[in-house]
Amino acid sequence: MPATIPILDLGPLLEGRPGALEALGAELRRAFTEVGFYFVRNHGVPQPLIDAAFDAAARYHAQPLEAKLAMPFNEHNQGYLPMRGNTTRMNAVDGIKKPNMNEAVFFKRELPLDHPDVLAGKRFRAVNQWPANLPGFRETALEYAGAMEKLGKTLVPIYAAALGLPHDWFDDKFREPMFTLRMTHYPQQEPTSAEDEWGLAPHADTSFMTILAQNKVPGLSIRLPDGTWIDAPALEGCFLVNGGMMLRRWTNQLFLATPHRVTNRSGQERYAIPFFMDCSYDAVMAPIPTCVSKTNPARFQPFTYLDFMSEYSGANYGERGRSAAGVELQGA
Ligand SMILES: O=C(O)CCC(=O)C(=O)O
Ligand SMILES: [Fe+2]
Repeated sequence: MPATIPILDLGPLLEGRPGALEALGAELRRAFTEVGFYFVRNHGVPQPLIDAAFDAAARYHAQPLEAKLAMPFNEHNQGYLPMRGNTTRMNAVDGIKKPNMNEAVFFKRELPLDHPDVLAGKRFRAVNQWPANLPGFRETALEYAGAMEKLGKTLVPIYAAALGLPHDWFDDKFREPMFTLRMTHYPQQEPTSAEDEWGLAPHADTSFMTILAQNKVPGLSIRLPDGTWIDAPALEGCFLVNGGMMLRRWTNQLFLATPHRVTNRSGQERYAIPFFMDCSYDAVMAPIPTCVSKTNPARFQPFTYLDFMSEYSGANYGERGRSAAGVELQGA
């Protein structure tokens, strides 16, 4: 159903054609008020780098379990979350009871050990954990994250255009975006497994923007505002982009944070690499002026990434003691 999810062609923008940003802005506004997802094509990210990232994800998850558990998921949302290690609770779309059938590893921006935020122990500003015996893995992951960050920064002015803001309106808020690179492995689920056993249960992301590399193995579906679920098709050469709860809140609920879910009954192993991007650590998200009116007054107090993520993962974190394994972390 490729017609349902709009496709934005970045070619004219990357070539610097006049009017490209306004045209894309109008398309993005429609995408985020009607669907909550869009594809980007002609995005400029080389296919060999995307292939290398998928290869790295498969190599990571093929390691012995002990090697993966040696870099345990921590309070900064970095590290390895084992299979069935989490249940979608905080942003569950329906009552979700079964743990997710995936394993995932999470990385954030690479910070040096002597970075002031690391030394100060700021939450979500810690050093990454890397696998000890996977030559080239770290380099590939960082190169891919760098390409995603560049693409994300290219997309941000389109959001400004879509919202009727000056094109540089977001620039100072995205000077050093927060991001999380997630490499997920969805094992094959038995065709006979329970219908409510999900690879990843229905959820909305937390992020401002999620850029998902196109998967060769299908399994993702999204819930349109009218309640119908449609498959997100694999479009060659495209990324699939969606918005999460922070985008929705910042836009005073103008833009959608569309629920989506994954199931893998394809008979093959499935890997996915979402890149969740947010504004800088210290940027304040106050209701965007063009999204507030007499009929739609501001619906929330200004907040930061830390405020949102602490509120989001804090409750379950406390419940489960030192383990964060009970928290589902889309957009972490
Ligand atoms: O696996 C996918 O295609 C999507 C993954 C996803 O929604 C997430 O990690 O938040
Ligand atoms: Fe998601």
